Amino acid sequence: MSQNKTIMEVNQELVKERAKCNFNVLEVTHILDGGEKNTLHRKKIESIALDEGAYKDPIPEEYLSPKEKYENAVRKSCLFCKIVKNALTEFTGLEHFSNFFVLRRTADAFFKEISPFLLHLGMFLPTILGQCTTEQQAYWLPRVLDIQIIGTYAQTELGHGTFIRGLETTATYDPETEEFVLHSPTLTSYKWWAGGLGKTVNYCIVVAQLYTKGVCHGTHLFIVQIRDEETHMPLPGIKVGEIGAKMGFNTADNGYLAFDHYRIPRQNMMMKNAQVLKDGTYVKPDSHGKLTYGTMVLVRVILVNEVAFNLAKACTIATRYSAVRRQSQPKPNEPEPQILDYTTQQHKLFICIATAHALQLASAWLWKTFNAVMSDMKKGNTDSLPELHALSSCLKALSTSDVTSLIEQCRYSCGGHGYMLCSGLPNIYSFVTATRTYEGDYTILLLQTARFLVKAYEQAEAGTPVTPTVLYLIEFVSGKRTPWDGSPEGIIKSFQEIAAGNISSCVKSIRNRMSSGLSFEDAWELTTIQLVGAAEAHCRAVISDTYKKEIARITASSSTNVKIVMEQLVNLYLHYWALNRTGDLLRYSSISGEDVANLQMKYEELLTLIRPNAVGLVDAFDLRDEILHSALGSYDGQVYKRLFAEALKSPLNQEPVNETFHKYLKPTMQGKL
Ligand SMILES: CCCCCCCC/C=C\CCCCCCCCCCCCCC(=O)SCCNC(=O)CCNC(=O)[C@H](O)C(C)(C)COP(=O)(O)OP(=O)(O)OC[C@H]1O[C@@H](n2cnc3c(N)ncnc32)[C@H](O)[C@@H]1OP(=O)(O)O
Ligand SMILES: Cc1cc2nc3c(=O)[nH]c(=O)nc-3n(C[C@H](O)[C@H](O)[C@H](O)COP(=O)(O)OP(=O)(O)OC[C@H]3O[C@@H](n4cnc5c(N)ncnc54)[C@H](O)[C@@H]3O)c2cc1C
Repeated sequence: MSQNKTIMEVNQELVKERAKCNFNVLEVTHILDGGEKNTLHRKKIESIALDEGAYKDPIPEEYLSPKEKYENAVRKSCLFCKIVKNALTEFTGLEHFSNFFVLRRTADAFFKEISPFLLHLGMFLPTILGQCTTEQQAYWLPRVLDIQIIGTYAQTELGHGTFIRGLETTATYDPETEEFVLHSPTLTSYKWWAGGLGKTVNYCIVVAQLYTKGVCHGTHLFIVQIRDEETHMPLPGIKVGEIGAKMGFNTADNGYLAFDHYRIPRQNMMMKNAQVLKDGTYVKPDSHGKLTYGTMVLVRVILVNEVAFNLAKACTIATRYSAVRRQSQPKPNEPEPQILDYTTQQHKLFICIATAHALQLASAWLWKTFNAVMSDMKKGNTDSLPELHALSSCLKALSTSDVTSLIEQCRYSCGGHGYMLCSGLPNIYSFVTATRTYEGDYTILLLQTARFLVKAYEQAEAGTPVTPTVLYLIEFVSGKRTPWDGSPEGIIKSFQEIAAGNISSCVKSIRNRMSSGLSFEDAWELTTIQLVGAAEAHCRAVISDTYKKEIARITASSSTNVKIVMEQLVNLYLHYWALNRTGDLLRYSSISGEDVANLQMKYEELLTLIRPNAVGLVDAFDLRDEILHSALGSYDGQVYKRLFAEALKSPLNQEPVNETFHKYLKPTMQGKL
């Protein structure tokens, strides 16, 4: 493996673990990267960006003041852009966006928290690609890709994030001057949260209610210059600043923005879908009404990959540490075991490895689906958009939620040392927990998927065709049930039955409530706990099915031992979730109490089978130490030496006696304070 320039010799515990591993680690790396070519490309970019050590901080980021942290992050963002500039110019279409994943991964070596340029690449650029006409792209893209301007995406307001139709910022067209007048009528209409808005960006995409000829046409997107390109001063009519300290993202200068009758040219409305003509005539999009929400769909797709990557980091750290750490003495006169040998520790960690694989493959599949839908839409066909919206919504919701819990589980599995910032785990956690909220809150997105599922159920009942991911509903409404057999295929089938059963219960509840006199909205509202459960069950079935099928497809030509370990992980994922949902299985499938006991036995066997390959499996994520930022997770496993080296960096250790001794402690102890 092209691991890191280790300055320390590799810990013998990890040497032994690596010798035990019975599969070809590089083969698994290729699977996770989507092929050998991608691995080579990734490694090349990582080398360009990291080999010279430019990412290194003179003082550890965590000991800087908030202002210094931000300034250091801007410095490094500019440096990063300079180093990877060639790679950046490749983003000339959404189809090239998978390269983003490589850059994003490399950028982690530079930032323990986040780059203030994140939204430039993560939302400003894709919105220009997805929402601008060809002429608009020709004007904006070169400036964006060359970092001549830096932008962000300002949608959320102080008063509204989820409910986009409730946004209050207005963009009123003035045909006299052919300009839009942007205005923030209330405090709650202030734009709030956009990354990089506080101090970094000079442009942003603003989502505002469009008024022309006295009529409101709903939210539309506008490119707005907010700071002077030369002096960086906010332009007249713009009020902009940073929103303050947060749980994480502290190097991202999330900001607020308000407009006082601020004018922008007509051409700055993003006009790929809807247009305002010079005389103020509004031209409606002739296809789907929600096309302006396109960037959110793209970013939801990206986020599935994003959290899979972060989980890979967390479980690399926790698994390597667990191989090095020894604790307790279950058998008298025997050495303390590696904590990785405890079954409960394997239970905490191996599901993280399996989930990272499942989500990585599900995200690659979703990415393909996204591109297929985009290609249909280019031809004017938006038929598959509702399914894409439903899929990207539930996959974003479930993956961010699962990964948030599993990263915390990785921290628990590292005991006290996991609580140290230098373990890397707190930063990973505070970054990932935000993904559950931004780009559509967990509950909200699952309720979007539930809308789609309820409609699909009604279509299945009526005998009209349904889309591919909900085909299982047809069998369910026909009354056909598959007896429980405990095979991987059987478990997936039962997950589909759980999903169908849950959707059916929701439909019944809504109908019952409506027949007792409630409106559809009230009946829906009272059923939302069940609806969220149904969407979650559907998504679990989709992930499980995709994971199993993709592994079978990809490993068809793999070596035997790679195939075996990959299948073990798929089975572990399926057994873990089946055991987690025994209530649903008992309710909706033909499983018996004895079958549940067998599932448990099989699950425990899988843990034992995977155990010798655990370190090999996390090595296969091929995460350079520079990207991990972890004293517990480095390739050499020199956990204690690294923890001590980190402790010595604390500013409090730079002097034998702190001045507080003379100011407070001594007078207190001597009763003189
Ligand atoms: C330059 C180099 C620097 C390099 C530095 C790199 C550093 C890299 C380091 C790390 C990288 C990390 C990578 C991270 C990934 C990318 C980065 C992104 C960072 C993002 C930060 C966060 C940004 C934001 O949060 S932006 C704000 C997002 N806001 C939301 O998501 C709001 C959620 N709300 C909604 O989506 C909607 O309002 C709603 C869906 C809840 C409801 O909308 P509505 O009221 O208008 O609709 P209805 O409920 O009435 O539904 C009507 C109808 O429409 C359908 N619908 C709804 N939405 C969509 C859609 N999007 N597409 C299609 N259809 C949709 C809905 O289903 C209904 O259909 P029916 O048929 O049922 O009527
Ligand atoms: C780190 C971070 C970065 C961000 N970056 C950006 C950015 O760059 N640009 C940008 O525009 N925005 C950004 N956001 C904002 C983000 O998109 C919103 O916070 C998010 O969409 C949730 O909206 P909200 O904050 O209004 O929550 P709310 O909608 O107020 O949600 C609060 C609670 O109410 C519940 N709730 C709300 N409506 C309903 C309903 N109809 N049914 C049931 N429950 C409901 C939610 O489930 C949630 O539990 C960022 C947020 C964070 C945390």
